[in-house]
Amino acid sequence: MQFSVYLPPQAEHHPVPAVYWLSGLTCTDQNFTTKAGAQRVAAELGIALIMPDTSPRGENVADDPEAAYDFGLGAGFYINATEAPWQAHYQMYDYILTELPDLIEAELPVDSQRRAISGHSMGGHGALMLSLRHPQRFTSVSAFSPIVNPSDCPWGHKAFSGYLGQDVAVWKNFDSVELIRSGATPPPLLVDQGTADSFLEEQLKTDRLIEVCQQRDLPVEIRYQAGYDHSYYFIASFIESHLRFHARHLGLR
Ligand SMILES: N[C@@H](CCC(=O)N[C@@H](CS)C(=O)NCC(=O)O)C(=O)O
Repeated sequence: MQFSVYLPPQAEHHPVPAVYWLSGLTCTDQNFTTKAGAQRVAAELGIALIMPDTSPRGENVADDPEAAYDFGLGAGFYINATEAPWQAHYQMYDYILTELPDLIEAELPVDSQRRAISGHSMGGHGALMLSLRHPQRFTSVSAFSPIVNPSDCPWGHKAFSGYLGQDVAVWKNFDSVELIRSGATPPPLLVDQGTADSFLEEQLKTDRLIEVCQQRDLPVEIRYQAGYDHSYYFIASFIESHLRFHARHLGLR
């Protein structure tokens, strides 16, 4: 597995906290690294940025027979597959939650007690879902344009049925809206969603997250940003505000 790390100057003197960034469909570790422009603020705040890939890669790793962009390579959905042939390598949940942090924290000056998580689209789903299932592991969570209800949208339906099988009750364990509905409580949470995002209505369904958080009276911040689309231009426009949000909860500012 390939991943990218940005270490701020402060890491030369002491271990620094980290924000894990989970990317969306078709991405590698490079999209956020090269397009988001997050390093300037991470340097100011003293935050390490950890950018994993979006699926396993390499020889003998299964891909969609038609190489579809929304399943298989580049589309691991941050879950552990249970169905053949995917389960042999598609174990992204364990990779993000423990395997990668264990490696990072053993090899680099990164604080094992202070982690935050963020992501975009499929990666927004990953960040929200992992933080809801393991709120003690993340001081805060944020997302851009997340897939909030994957068990009830075409991208999620395809991925979950392929990786997890047909039992919808199993899917709900990895679905942020369903997790909140069942009583899971996230760490401090910030979401930005563009109103001109072409995937909003069919795939992302942000209103469902707002509704379920309101029903639970959860103190979350979910912002619609007028006129913004699904692209990295949107992420570049608001990443500073997300990093400052995480910095507050990481005890930096
Ligand atoms: N290729 C797909 C969309 C894929 C897509 O928008 N991917 C987003 C994440 S869901 C992304 O970050 N793409 C890479 C980039 O913009 O750098 C399509 O044409 O419908």
